[in-house]
Amino acid sequence: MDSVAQLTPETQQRVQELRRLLQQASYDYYVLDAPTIEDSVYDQLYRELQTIEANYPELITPDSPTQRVGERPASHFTSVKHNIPLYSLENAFGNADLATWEQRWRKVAPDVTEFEYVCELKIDGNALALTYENGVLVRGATRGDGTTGEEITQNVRAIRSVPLRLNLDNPPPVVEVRGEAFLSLDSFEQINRDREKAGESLFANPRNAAAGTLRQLDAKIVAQRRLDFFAYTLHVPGELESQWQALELLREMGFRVNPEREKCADLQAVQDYCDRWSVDRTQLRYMTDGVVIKLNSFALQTRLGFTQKFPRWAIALKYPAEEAPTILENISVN
Ligand SMILES: NC(=O)c1cnc(OC2CCCC2)nc1N
Repeated sequence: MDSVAQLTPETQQRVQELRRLLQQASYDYYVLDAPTIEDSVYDQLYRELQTIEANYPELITPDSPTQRVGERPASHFTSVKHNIPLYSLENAFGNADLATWEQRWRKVAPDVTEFEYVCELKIDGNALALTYENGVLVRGATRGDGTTGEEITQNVRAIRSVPLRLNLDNPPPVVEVRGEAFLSLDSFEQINRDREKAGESLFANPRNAAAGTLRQLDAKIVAQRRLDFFAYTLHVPGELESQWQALELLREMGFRVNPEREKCADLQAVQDYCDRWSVDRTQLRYMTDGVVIKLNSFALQTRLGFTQKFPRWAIALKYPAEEAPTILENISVN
């Protein structure tokens, strides 16, 4: 289609500059939680980019900030097979279960004397599988049964803390990322206030509200509800050596990675971490339902492998469920 005016190099340069400015501002705001420009400035730059792209549609790229929210609602979701399955976690309900787990994996690798754990808060949301090709987000899918999920790419693109392009100079052909889509307590409260005003039923908790949002056929509704995302698994070709390194690389790529993660030298340190966060989590602005404990070394993870159902190298310490309503009760709904 002929554009109204001839596309000049200056216009092309301005588009690149606008994209860079808007992507950096969005990263600072949604991933670092540290805004760097005023909303009014962001909106002005965004409108300028929209105008140029409207005049020169050939300039539009899938990772342009203007392409986050699809215009047309989807009619349905298709099923997709995950390139790499999403594993379930064995549950532990106390220190005795953790000690049993350690004894079990050490029986499989009795010669291993040097090891360390990584503890990650267990975000109480919905697991997502993200696929990036040459650094660009090409697919987002729900966990489903771990092997097959629903393709919800349009909705995942509307999660502003999910990068549309990885912050890598030479991105590999395929990168698989797993993480948890969740709603902050503030977003959850706002959604229920809006629903109450509209006379709609309220969501029982942030996890249900996030699940309901991810199943929306209209990505514009997803964008309004401010879903968030913590990444916790990275599959990338090459020599990643540990979970800790994977989390650092996920951060460099542009993802939010939960800041409360810690390396633990032994099970005592793991138990201390779990005890501390069973109390401190009530002060967080997002719901957690436990701690995920992983052996840090990927070589050891590979060696330990999986039982019929679970990885041998990870376990979830679950906090007693009844505490969740207490935390929600702390929220002022009015
Ligand atoms: N909800 C979470 O925060 C969470 C879930 N899962 C995992 O790890 C997967 C990958 C290896 C076994 C399960 N880590 C987490 N932090």
